[in-house]
Amino acid sequence: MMKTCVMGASGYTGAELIKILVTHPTFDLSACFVSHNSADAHKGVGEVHPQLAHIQANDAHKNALLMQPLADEQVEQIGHEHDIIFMALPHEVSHHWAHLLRNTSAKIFDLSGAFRLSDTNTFERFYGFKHAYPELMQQRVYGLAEWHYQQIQNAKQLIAVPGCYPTASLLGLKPLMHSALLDLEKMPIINAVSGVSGAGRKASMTSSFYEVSLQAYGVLGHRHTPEIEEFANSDVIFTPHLGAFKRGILATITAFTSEHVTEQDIDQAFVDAYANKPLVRLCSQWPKVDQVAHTPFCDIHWAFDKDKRCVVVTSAIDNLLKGAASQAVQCANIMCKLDETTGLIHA
Ligand SMILES: NC(=O)C1=CN([C@@H]2O[C@H](COP(=O)(O)OP(=O)(O)OC[C@H]3O[C@@H](n4cnc5c(N)ncnc54)[C@H](OP(=O)(O)O)[C@@H]3O)[C@@H](O)[C@H]2O)C=CC1
Ligand SMILES: CC(=O)N[C@@H](CCC(=O)OP(=O)(O)O)C(=O)O
Repeated sequence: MMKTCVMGASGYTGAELIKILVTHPTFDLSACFVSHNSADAHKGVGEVHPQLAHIQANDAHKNALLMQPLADEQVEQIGHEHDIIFMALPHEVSHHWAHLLRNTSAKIFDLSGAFRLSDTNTFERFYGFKHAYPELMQQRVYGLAEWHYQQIQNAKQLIAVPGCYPTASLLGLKPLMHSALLDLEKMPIINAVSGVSGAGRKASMTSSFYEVSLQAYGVLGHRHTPEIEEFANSDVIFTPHLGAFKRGILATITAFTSEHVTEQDIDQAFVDAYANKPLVRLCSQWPKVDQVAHTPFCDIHWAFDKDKRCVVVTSAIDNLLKGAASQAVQCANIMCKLDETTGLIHA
């Protein structure tokens, strides 16, 4: 068993991590942490996340399911005491705590955006604070599990788990890029709709029940644009939307193919990319968010108009799972040489 903890355990992705880890056969959840002045400090997991109230700590880990406050000074020690750390924290906190953990042997899975973008100038422009740890950025591996399997296996310590929109967008776009089927004179266009849990647990006016409808936001300036562009190797036009539902992302990608590309080429690109990837399902019809909500899967379907040389792909994920917590555990499974679906699929 590998001693495992969750930092940011009172948040939405923290709850999903806890739910996965309590039944994981190899990762032994031994502690849940919140900020040192958290309103949830010292509460039990069932009090903070009532849907997890049935989960009981075993005798060996009496405090495993209590929200323990954690301050900067204790972080390195926690790193020495754990094999695996999931950080479900705000970007600034992950940025600092990953640095505090750098001399420990813990494997770190960061769900925030702190280590996703290689270019620290781009990072600063989109995240609004300076990146102080370029050396950590250099050794981190971007955890798009289906595409970076080898790099994740060989990672030194830190995995930057992709954002939710980039996961849905890249899984839909990369097969076409990888098979060199696109005419990149015309930028791929990605329109994506997310449920409100994408904004996290902290209440805000924009995610309030009465306010949410269906609306574009972050137009031509969302921080996931440079992330998608870096890992797709292409400029894109990305427009996120907030929808009036709890969980899930549906990304619709419109792209243009090179001359002479056939429907068979496109089908083959998706089959080649995902034939041995159990958490991506190629569907025979357009996926709905509800079919992936509460699951670790990405469901994909596409159509091609040969005359217009236009391909439309839709990709659906649960933002809290494949877009965050389950992809983090998938990366941890890969890095620990386990089957990548360990603890994620229950018949
Ligand atoms: N929601 C989503 O769909 C996705 C989120 N992400 C990323 O994952 C991370 C977590 O997201 P999410 O779970 O939604 O966020 P939440 O807002 O729901 O939870 C944030 C967690 O971080 C803790 N926290 C806040 N401030 C501090 C601090 N100063 N020190 C230590 N802990 C702190 C909070 O604990 P407390 O306030 O109790 O101290 C809480 O447990 C974020 O970086 C987010 O961008 C990535 C992909 C998808
Ligand atoms: C609906 C909503 O608000 N979604 C979030 C993205 C959540 C996500 O993927 O998070 P990070 O990249 O921050 O890790 C947003 O647009 O900021």
